[in-house]
This record gives sequence, structure tokens and C-alpha cells, in this order.
Amino acid sequence: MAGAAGRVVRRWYPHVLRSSLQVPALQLHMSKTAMRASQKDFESALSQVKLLKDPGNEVKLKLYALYKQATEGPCNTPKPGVFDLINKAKWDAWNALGSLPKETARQNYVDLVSGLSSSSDSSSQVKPEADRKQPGYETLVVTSEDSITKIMMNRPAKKNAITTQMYNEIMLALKAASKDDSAITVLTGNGDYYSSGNDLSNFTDIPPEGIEEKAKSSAILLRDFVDCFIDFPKPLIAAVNGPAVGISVTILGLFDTVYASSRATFHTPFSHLGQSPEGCSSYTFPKIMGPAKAAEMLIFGKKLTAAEACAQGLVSEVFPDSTFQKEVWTRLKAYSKLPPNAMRISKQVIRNREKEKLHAINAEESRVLQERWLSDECTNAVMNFLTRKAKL
Ligand SMILES: CCCC/C=C/CC(=O)SCCNC(=O)CCNC(=O)[C@H](O)C(C)(C)COP(=O)(O)OP(=O)(O)OC[C@H]1O[C@@H](n2cnc3c(N)ncnc32)[C@H](O)[C@@H]1OP(=O)(O)O
Repeated sequence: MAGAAGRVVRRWYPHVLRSSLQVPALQLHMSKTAMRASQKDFESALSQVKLLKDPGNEVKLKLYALYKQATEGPCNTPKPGVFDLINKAKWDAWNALGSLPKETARQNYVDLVSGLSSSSDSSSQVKPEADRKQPGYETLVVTSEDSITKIMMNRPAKKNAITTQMYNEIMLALKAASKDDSAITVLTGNGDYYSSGNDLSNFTDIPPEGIEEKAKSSAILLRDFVDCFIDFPKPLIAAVNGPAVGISVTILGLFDTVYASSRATFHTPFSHLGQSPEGCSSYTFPKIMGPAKAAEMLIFGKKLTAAEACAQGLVSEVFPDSTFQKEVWTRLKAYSKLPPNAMRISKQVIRNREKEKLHAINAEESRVLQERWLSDECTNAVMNFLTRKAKL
């Protein structure tokens, strides 16, 4: 089966080998060590092989051929038909061993498994995150490993509040992730918060052209930012490690899966801040949870617990905080081994018909917010936070 290539398959057996439809040339290596593998060594290699990572079709064909040669001797079955590609590949591999003695085949099998075990041990050693970190980001830690690109917001002392720089870096990281060879992309936060939403000090950086110009450029930034999520082509997962506020909550409606720690909360206090919904939440939230529940969040700023958010369909699953990281990453590593093209296409099928609508909604929400940011209600709320008079 073509889809088996590159996956971590812990239970594959040479005698039921599934090979790729594309059969690579076989280059069998004779053992360099003494050819004295005992039956016990051979049996132990047979057990060991089941625990290895999937070594790819070429190696699996070698193992299959050596196994057959070691147990049955030279190839003795009729050649499969030309359209029976998989069985033909297996037959060719076995037949290529000619009259190799059973003992030699057994030794070669043992040697091959032993080589695979040592390389699989060294490749499974976890490198420290600092070594895997992609350079060029100041507000994020971006890593790619195990077919997963992880984008971690990294301003823990500021509860991962999203500055203009962080918006831009998240867009860059998403664009890079959409083109890299990862199968899935994950957004998460460092520290006790997932994110406290828009960094309210963004509003203090007024250009010489004045506050209107600031509102205009912020609306463009918001629109571009949300567009990146609407257009993201691969499965996008949020690992909500703690409380989430504002825009970090609203964009969750554009993710494919949302995992939350039991400590997470979901809060969109737009009215308190003199603002209005963004991130396409004016459309996705009523669709996800129904208009009445969405209104409580988006108009009245009702804060949901993780369990409530899960009951209302915003969150896919809640994990106990103590095991959140372990359980989520184990799950995601398994998902990342699924055939990437199939996942991408399934996402397209699910999302594509909504894309145009979402872009229009994003544009409209950004336009409305641009006006809101110039209102007294908004200015006062931001000033109150920045002068420490108010907190959520
Ligand atoms: C351009 C696109 C615009 C898109 C618009 C989006 C809309 C939104 O996202 S609305 C949501 C805006 N967010 C907030 O209103 C949250 C404000 N923060 C708080 O209310 C509190 O900080 C908290 C409840 C999140 C946490 O309270 P806690 O007592 O635990 O911690 P603090 O001491 O307050 O925070 C530590 C540190 O972090 C700073 N900080 C936290 N959140 C923000 C923020 N959103 N903007 C700016 N700064 C934030 C806080 O001021 C503290 O800083 P200092 O240690 O320097 O005092």
C-alpha cells in the first residue's frame, strides 16, 4: 500500500510486508561479519523488527526477501502477474537472492535488523528544543519535528499578549508552515496563559499621522492576520495550555481541532473593551454553538470554562492540566503520521466552500473594529487597563 511509506508503523512484519507500488532497485548487502547467526539470534531479530519504526519500502523488501530465503530457501513460487505490483515486487526481491544459502540469509537478516535498531535508537533521541528552534522569531518559538510544526507564542511574562510584531511573526510562521514538509501545524502558548489576546499597548503607538491612521493600519493588520488562518491549507490544531482571551479565542473557530487544558478558560470581553467581535467569530461562533450561546460570549463577555467550551463545540477535547502536554503531543504525533495529502484534501473539502464567505466576514469585522477603536468607549477601556485601573 502506497500510503504506508514514511509512517511510524510499530507492527509490520516481513512476511505480510506491504510495499509501495513504486519498487526501488534492490541492492542487497552481504554480511561483513561472520555468518553464524543462530536460530535464537534470528528469532530475536524477528521480534525486534516488530518494534522498529517503519524503515521504508526498500528496506522492508530486503527484510522480506531475506526472511523468505532464510526460512524457505530460494524463491519457489510462480512469478505474479505484471499488474499484481505488490506481490511482484516481493517476488522480485526474493528471487534476486538466487541460491543464497539459508544460513547466509539468516545472518544478513540479523545484521540488517541490528543496523536498523541502532539507527532508530539514535534518531529517537530527543534534541533539546533550543537545538530545533527555527531562527528569526523574537516573540515565538517555532520548531519542526515528527512532521509537526509547532508555533509557540513566547511572551509568558505578558501572558502571551499579541503585539504587532507577534501578529507579523505568526503570519510568517504560518506561511512557512504551509510550505514546509510538516503534516500538521500546532499553535500553543508558553507559560501559564495560552494568550491574553491583543496587546493593549499596541494602541499607544500612535504614528504622526494620528489615531485614524493607527486604526486603519491595525484593521489591515487584523484582516491580514485572520486571512492567514482562513487560508491555511494543512490541519491546524490549537493546544490551549491555559486561559485564552480576545482574538486568541475568536480565531479558534478557524482551527480544525482545539485541545484544551482543564485550566483553560475562553473569554471574549469585547463590550467591556468597547470593541466588537473579530476573527470571523461573528459567523463561526453562532454556527458552532448556536446564536444564543454565541451572544453570551460575544456580546456579554461570558467567560467559559474548558468543559463548557467543549460542551458547546468550540473545543474538541479537554485534558487534565497535569497530563495535558503528554496526552496532546502523543495524540498529535500519531495524527502526524497519517498520509499528509489525504489530510490536506479532507480539510479542503470541509472548509473550501466557506472560504469566500469567511474572507468577506473578516473584511467586514475589521472595518467595524476600525471605527470602534476610535470610540470613547474603547479609548477609555484601554486607558483604564494601561493605567492599572482595570483588569478583566
Ligand atoms: C491589531 C489587531 C487587533 C485585534 C483585536 C483583538 C481584540 C482582543 O484581543 S480583546 C482582548 C484584549 N486583552 C485584554 O483585555 C486582557 C488584558 N489583560 C488582563 O486583563 C490581565 O492582564 C489578565 C486577566 C490577562 C491577567 O491578569 P494577571 O493578574 O494574572 O496578570 P497581569 O499582572 O495583569 O499580567 C502580567 C503582565 O502582562 C501584561 N498583560 C497581560 N495581558 C496584556 C494585554 N492583553 N495587553 C498588554 N499587556 C498585557 C500585564 O500588563 C502585566 O504586565 P506588567 O508585568 O508589566 O505589569
